[in-house]
Amino acid sequence: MITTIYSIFGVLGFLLVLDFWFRRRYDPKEPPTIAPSIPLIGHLIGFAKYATGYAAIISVGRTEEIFAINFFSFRIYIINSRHLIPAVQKNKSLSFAPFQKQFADALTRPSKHTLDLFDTDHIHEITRVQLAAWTPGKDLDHQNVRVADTLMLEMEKLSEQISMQGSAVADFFEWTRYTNMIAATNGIYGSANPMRDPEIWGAFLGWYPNIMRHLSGYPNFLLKESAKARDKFLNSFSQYLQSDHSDAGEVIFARERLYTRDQVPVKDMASSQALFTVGLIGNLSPTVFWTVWDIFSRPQLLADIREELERVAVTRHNNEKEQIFELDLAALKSRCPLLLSAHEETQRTRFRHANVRKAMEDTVLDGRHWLKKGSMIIIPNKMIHNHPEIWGANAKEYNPRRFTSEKGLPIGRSALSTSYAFLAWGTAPTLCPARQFAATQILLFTALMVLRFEVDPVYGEGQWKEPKLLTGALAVIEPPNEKMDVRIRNRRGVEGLWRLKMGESKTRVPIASG
Ligand code: HEM
Repeated sequence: MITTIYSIFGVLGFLLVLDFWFRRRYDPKEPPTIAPSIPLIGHLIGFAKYATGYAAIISVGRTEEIFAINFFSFRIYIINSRHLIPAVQKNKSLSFAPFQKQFADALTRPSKHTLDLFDTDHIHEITRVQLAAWTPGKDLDHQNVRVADTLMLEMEKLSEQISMQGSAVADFFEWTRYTNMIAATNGIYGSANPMRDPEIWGAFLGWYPNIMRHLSGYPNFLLKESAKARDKFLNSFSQYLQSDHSDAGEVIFARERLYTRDQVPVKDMASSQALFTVGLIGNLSPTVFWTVWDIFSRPQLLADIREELERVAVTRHNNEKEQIFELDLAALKSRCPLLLSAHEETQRTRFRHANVRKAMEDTVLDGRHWLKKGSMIIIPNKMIHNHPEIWGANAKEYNPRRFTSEKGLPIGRSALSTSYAFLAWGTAPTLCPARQFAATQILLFTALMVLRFEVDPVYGEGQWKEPKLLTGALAVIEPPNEKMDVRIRNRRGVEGLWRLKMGESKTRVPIASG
């Protein structure tokens, strides 16, 4: 017993000495260093558990504008004042690009030639062509039509199943995640979409939960099964690229043209195209899920959104056989401010993402804070989304009308108190290029659920209880970490044929981040 106590103190003492030694190596000009609660490895444990969400946790109660933490000799600065955000955004020596390279390298092991392209203008060209392919217009419509067709089909299948059985019980998150995954990947990859194959979806799920481990240098022998699943998933995209995929979204072709010009091998090209699925699962699925959850768990809000949708976006016709309900996508995107506001409030209140940048050279931030070359800078967005000076005294509450004006119209970026108040789609210059594509899908899925179905919780003793969350996932919003069975029924009075009025539209979803 005594020996064990001596050993514990011995290890702690050793860690303390090492910790002190590493901290001595920092320049006094740098922001102050915050020591971990467990010497040397405390911050490491925090990041292992919460990923970049740890930055928000450790910032609570701190008054420094910016502070530093270190893992051995590696330095991370955490921005703890909203006033410093524009300085980080504008500073050209603080870059996101090295993380894209690191991400691609750790996850897909591309060739050296492909990796070297990350240090060239290639990476900016990719960003530019993606944005063009996802800007409202013909190319985006082409992708959105397939998303919409898939969603309509999945809803129809659900409705038919319910008609036969009276109701359907499903894990709400799993069902939402699958339905949105298959819709978005059909939209992007076209009819040859590899994700339609249940085996490939299974392989993806065998790899995806381990992504943070692959990224953080976890021992390879512990990740053998995961690596096998990843290879199967990525190989399916090599086959996809080498066979007919002529009805894919423009975003696939635009990237393919650049990869071909820059002589990227097919295997690397395929991996890069496949990685969209990670963004879809990590970002789109929890966002759309919580949007729907936040609405269904508030009966008055649910009724108000139904009223808005039926007044503005749905027309009813009768033919001899049945009622026909037509949902107008352009109206849904631009003339349903309560639906959009409720969704944005979900994003604001539940967002956990932190932006990361690397200091490409020694940098003086805002004329005051000296940052060392090679270190990482983290902006925990949660701090901004909860800030009372930006969002008022009720900043932490969910207020579904927060993003509407007094006249009940959507509020745009210019109506927010600062340009960086709402960070759900990122921070310029790295705003999500797919935001119009994803926002359209979220509004459509939510509208169809709200208009066509009743959903009641079976989990949580029949109450809409907040589930436990999965911390540390590669996701902008934490997904639930428990099974959440719900009973779904067809909504009375809306039985009939549902169809969508698409049209060609330049209509934008007026999202608050612009
Ligand atoms: C609700 C859904 C989504 C949210 C909330 C979201 C959010 C974000 C955020 C916050 C960033 C910036 C990352 C940073 O600066 O740290 C980003 C970047 C990006 N997103 Fe999304 N995203 C969503 C859906 C998607 C989808 C569906 C795709 C693709 C199919 C996608 C593709 C990308 C790409 C390629 C970037 C990198 C941009 C660049 O390199 O400049 N996103 N997204």
